[in-house]
Amino acid sequence: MRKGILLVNLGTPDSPAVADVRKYLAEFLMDERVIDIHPFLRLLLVRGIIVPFRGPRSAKLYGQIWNSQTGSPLKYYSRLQQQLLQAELGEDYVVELGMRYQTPSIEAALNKLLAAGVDSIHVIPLFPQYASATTGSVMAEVMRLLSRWVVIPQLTLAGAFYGHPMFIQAFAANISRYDLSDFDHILFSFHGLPVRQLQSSYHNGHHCGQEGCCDRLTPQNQHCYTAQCHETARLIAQEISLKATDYTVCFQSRLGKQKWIRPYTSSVIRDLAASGKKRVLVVCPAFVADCLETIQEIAAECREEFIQAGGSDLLLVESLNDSPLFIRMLREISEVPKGHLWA
Ligand SMILES: C=CC1=C(C)c2cc3[nH]c(cc4nc(cc5[nH]c(cc1n2)c(C)c5CCC(=O)O)C(CCC(=O)O)=C4C)c(C)c3C=C
Ligand SMILES: [Fe+2]
Ligand SMILES: [Fe+2]
Repeated sequence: MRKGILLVNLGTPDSPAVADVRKYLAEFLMDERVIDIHPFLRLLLVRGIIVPFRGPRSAKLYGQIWNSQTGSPLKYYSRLQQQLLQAELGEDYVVELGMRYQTPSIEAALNKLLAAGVDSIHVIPLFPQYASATTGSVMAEVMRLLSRWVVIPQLTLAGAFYGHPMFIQAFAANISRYDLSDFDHILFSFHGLPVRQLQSSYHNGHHCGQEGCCDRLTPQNQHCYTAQCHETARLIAQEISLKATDYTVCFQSRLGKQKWIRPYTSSVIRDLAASGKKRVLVVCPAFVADCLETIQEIAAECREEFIQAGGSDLLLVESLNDSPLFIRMLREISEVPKGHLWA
């Protein structure tokens, strides 16, 4: 019997047209794990304010990263990762791709696995660090959909891979394409989260959210998004022999007025320029594929901000995209531990 692998990434609009971007934002932001407030307030905020006003602005940004041949970079690289993993795993496996929002949907991907006759499904959310808004939401959606099936296959869910040696080596390999002596500072910029979402993630006797409480991963905070981001940065830095003073961990992509994890990438960039740093290299290890948040926010907007503040240049390290080391990591975590299957 063949084993099913379901890769899941966040999702992207079907096109950069305002209507498609609004549809995407509405589905994404109506997720109770993404905007975790009272459902009525969420409806008012998302449908009444964010979608109408942010839609046209985001559509313009998507228009700038859209490739006329291959479309959305996030979808293109996620498909490539699916195809490369399928080639790596061979005929005993069927690898499908689902997006948490928009297309291809998780439901369509699960139905393809069902039609292929797989006897087990292993889900790999393509987020290195755990957040309720991403990995948690993917897991909840897969379980919701499968709970309607009459015959529910053996289901396994892969957790966060923020410290997997091959993931760390894959980013280190991409960074080593640059001559580090050419740069004054390295930034590890992760997608941010509202601090309130960390405060509600009580786990193992630990409450997150105080300033600096999760700058290091410990046995108590190992499920904390912030702590996992810091650990990823520490391991990559160690792999490429950076000193603690050579790099800064920061958080990008804020939405709304509430407090998000600090320091903010935009403030760090301004401070670096003010302190005389001229050339900065940015690594974004919360993303395994280049997307709006890397190509547009970092390589375009942050670069311009840095230059306007007095810097000379700011470059983005490519994400893992078709990295052979990353595909090997996916192969390794695709193999269900022995003892779970008798077939
Ligand atoms: C890497 C993990 C991600 C986390 C954690 C995350 C949390 C999060 N995001 C928003 C709001 C938006 N994110 C947007 C784009 C976007 N976000 C991620 C990943 C994470 N988000 C990716 C990969 C992308 C890019 C998708 C693409 O098509 O390329 C957007 C849409 C773009 C925009 O309008 O800015 C929004 C909105 C929240 C609120 C949140 C946590 C609560
Ligand atoms: Fe996001
Ligand atoms: Fe924490």
